[in-house]
Amino acid sequence: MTVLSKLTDSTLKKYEQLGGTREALSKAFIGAAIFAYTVKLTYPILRNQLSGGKGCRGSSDSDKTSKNYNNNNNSVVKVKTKSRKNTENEDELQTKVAQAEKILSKSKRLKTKRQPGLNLDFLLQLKKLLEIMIPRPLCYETALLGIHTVCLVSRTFLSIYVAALEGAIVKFIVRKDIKNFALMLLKWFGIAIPATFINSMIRYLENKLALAFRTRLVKHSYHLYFKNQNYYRVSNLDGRIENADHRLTEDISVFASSVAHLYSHLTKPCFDLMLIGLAMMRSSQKMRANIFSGPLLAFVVISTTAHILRIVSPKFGLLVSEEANRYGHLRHIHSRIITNAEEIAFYGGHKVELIQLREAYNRLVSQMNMIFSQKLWFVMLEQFFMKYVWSGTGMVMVSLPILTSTTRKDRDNSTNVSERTQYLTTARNLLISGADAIERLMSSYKEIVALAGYTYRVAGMLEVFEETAQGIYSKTRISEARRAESILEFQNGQPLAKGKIIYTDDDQTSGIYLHSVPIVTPNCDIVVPSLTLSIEPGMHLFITGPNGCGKSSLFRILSGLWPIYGGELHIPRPIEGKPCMFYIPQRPYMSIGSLCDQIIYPDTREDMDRKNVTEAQLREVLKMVALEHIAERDSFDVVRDWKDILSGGEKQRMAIARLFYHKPKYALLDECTSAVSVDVESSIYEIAKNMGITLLTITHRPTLRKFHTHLLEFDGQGNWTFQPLGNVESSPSGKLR
Ligand SMILES: Nc1ncnc2c1ncn2[C@@H]1O[C@H](COP(=O)(O)OP(=O)(O)OP(=O)(O)O)[C@@H](O)[C@H]1O
Repeated sequence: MTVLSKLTDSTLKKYEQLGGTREALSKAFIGAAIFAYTVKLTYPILRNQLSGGKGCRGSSDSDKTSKNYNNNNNSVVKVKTKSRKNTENEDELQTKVAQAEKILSKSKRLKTKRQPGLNLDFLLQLKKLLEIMIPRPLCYETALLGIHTVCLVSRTFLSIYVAALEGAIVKFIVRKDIKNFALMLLKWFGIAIPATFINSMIRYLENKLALAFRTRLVKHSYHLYFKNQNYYRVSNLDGRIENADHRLTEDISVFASSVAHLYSHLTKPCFDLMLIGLAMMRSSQKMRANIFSGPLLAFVVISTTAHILRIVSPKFGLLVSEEANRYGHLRHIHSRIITNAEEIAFYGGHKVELIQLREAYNRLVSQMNMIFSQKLWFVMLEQFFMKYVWSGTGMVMVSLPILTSTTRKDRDNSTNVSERTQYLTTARNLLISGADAIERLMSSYKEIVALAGYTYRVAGMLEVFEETAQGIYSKTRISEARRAESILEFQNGQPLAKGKIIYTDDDQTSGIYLHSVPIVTPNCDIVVPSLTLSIEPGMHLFITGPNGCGKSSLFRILSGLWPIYGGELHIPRPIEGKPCMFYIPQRPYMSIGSLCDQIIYPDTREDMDRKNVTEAQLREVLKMVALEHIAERDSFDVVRDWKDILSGGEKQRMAIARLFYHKPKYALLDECTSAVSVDVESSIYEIAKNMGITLLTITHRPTLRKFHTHLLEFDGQGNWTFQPLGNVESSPSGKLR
């Protein structure tokens, strides 16, 4: 400070000698300050406006954002492509993939207009996630955090001690004191062992902490994902979450690592700065110099550079979030190819799939390139400040106490020199550690903004899970005109599920009753305006009608997958969490596991043992569906990929075997025997009826009529008829509505 004031005085004197006045100089200085402040205020606004037309920054509309990204991507692709025509084709393709990405990912953030970034939303979301990751003040995670903190503080003390040791070593070298030099060197080597152990421990604890956080989050999200059939609702009834699998795996993992890393990345530099500052003040005091001038200078320089960096920093949160989106889409396309490999191979559709895959990858690459190029300039500026501006300031700070201190007259010259050398070495080492700490703190800003991106995705996912579990969806965007015509009631643009589901407990009234229930798709298309039915046990219902008339949708409503927008549905209460209705689709699902697991699905081996079902009984079940040869061919316990091993008809028969194992009250059969031969089909229906299972069958095969007592026929125009099958001929137009 003293140096600065001396410098200012001498400059002013020179200026006055040249004919200028102090008054004119102060006015010029004030004018420059006002100009700089105006630039500071207007620059961010101008930058936002400019970026509104060019890039993604500052855009609140997700559609607009992705369009902007397309523009950016296009420019990258244009450089690469050879001819104009190729560029146009690729542009077209990119637009298509971007649209597909949007449709497939369903990522039109219908409800939330927030963008990830350093704001209040981020803090609230982070708080919520931290409460999940650290549920109690005393838990495994807090213990890990405690040990981690102790290690971080110890590391700082060790750094200060090492800096002091190095100062002493140099002092004894200057004094040519070999004995003390050897002693100090020995101490220096001795301290290396705990120092390296603590360094390694810090990394170990950081990884353990990340894993512990991840485990808590995964457990919590899995619980929510499987609550109230959320895995179905999220992808079918709601449109906010794209690729839940990616968020549940990759995003949670990156988020947890990022939080654990940031903890040490933020706390250690803070400890370092605090303790190093104190140590430096003490050594300045020893030199009898002003202890405040150095820290004050450092504070002014660092806060100014930090402010500039904050202003010019790109929106890393938004960029990272979009990158994760595109990565998720790429994985989604890969998993689609794996799931539908056989169909694609039969069609020879590899060319189309390859193009889509390449485009998805290109979009990811262009996003990453954009992040790299934005980082390039930012890191350059950051390095300039940190490596050069700060080092220069450091040199001034270190030299200030020496230049401004008073020499002790009671000591000889060589003692004074060695003292100053010791101070300089210690202060230099402390400064290097301090600068490193500040650099880490500053670079943490980027990480915090990136963390905001992951927090946005993870917290957003949990929020959607919580809402969909309660039946709050955000998908449908239907026009005002259609809304006005609709029989549904809307609130905030979303339809109100006003219908009631009433579970009956009494065994006497274990029928299924629908009273004025509309069949409405998740897109709010009304397939059947009102349906009234009464299905008693033993009343086997034959359901028929043209394609898309709402037959399967009726099953979705009975199973509680789709919300009920009106009327009442009475169904028997699920027993031990399992519904009284057993649904079998046309393409049955084969789980991961053995032959035994396929038959008893969704029961586990424990459930099977509890029910006292033996292997012999399972063989009996297989015999009923003419699948005994599978049990002969393979052991009951060998795990295989049954999806590929079994033929279409065998898979359907396996699904019927499940029905015979579970013996539910009602079976919802959705064209589930379309690939089964007629004789086996008839025997299956006979056995099911003999077991006392009430059948609700969707089929286009008239041969199955004889196994049913009632007919529900949809006409595809929203009308339906429901009557006993014996009366079909006599009263064909009887409508019960
Ligand atoms: N998840 C969904 N989201 C939006 N609309 C859907 C969804 N599932 C079905 N639909 C629509 O609901 C209508 C009824 O479909 P549903 O599956 O009930 O037909 P279906 O009568 O079983 O036909 P099919 O005999 O061809 O199986 C169709 O127009 C279909 O497009």
